Amino acid sequence: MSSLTTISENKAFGGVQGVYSHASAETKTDMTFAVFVPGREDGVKLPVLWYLSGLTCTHANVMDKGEYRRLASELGLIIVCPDTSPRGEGVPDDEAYDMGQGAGFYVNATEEPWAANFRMRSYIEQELPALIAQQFPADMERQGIFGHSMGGHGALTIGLRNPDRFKSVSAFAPIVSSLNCPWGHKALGGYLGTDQSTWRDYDACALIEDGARVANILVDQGTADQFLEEQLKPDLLVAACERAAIPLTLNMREGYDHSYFTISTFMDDHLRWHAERL
Ligand SMILES: N[C@@H](CCC(=O)N[C@@H](CS)C(=O)NCC(=O)O)C(=O)O
Repeated sequence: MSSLTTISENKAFGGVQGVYSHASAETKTDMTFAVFVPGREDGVKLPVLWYLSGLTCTHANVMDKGEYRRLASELGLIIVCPDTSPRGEGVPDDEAYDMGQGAGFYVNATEEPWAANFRMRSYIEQELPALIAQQFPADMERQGIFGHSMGGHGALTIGLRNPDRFKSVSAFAPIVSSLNCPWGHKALGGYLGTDQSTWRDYDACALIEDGARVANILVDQGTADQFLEEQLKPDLLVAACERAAIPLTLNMREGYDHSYFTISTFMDDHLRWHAERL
């Protein structure tokens, strides 16, 4: 187990917003992540809510703009915000914003040049949870997961693949089917190769079609989101959930776009959704 370097810790709403880094065995890079721990009595362990971010993001976007701390503090939720990919010199990248650094898509890549470092699935599912359990007052029996856009895709697919671990799943403007959008085709084609059967583990709708189940799902989606029609396609998730009898609450939010202005507006609803289930 790697040790933790503290980059910063600031008191906020009676808790501590921290930023930490560690040497990841999965990505073979240093990885940075943010953790908010609400104020609590000594010895008390709190439920953990994972927030996965979207394309171009680091741990910092939601920490700076997500406005989660006041209510997370009130509800007693630890919020963990990982980075979206390995980074740094020697880590492969792509000139475009939707592949490579900042665009890990929460997969374990099998193709070159990505396979050595781009192991975000194992990083989020195994390595970072073990570190969080060891280093923070986290009750790992009570975990939920949510995220935005590519991170919404991460939250849905990781939640669907691990229903015993994540008791609650929600998303803001998620990519719901990587098999059915240009972002997905580019990223999964690059990371996993052209055999699309290997993509199904990384497609929320395909996972549901193949039998994955969660108790219920909450999605908030802005109607003025510039990626709605071409990339996000929430109707595909509606259809998949209907066929599988998974209760889906899809809130179409009139006039809201893809930005953190939208996420921060509906953050409280999501925190409450998770707190009720954890
Ligand atoms: N850079 C891209 C957009 C990327 C984008 O919208 N990223 C979203 C996630 S998919 C985000 O959260 N960006 C960072 C931010 O708003 O702080 C573009 O110009 O089209």
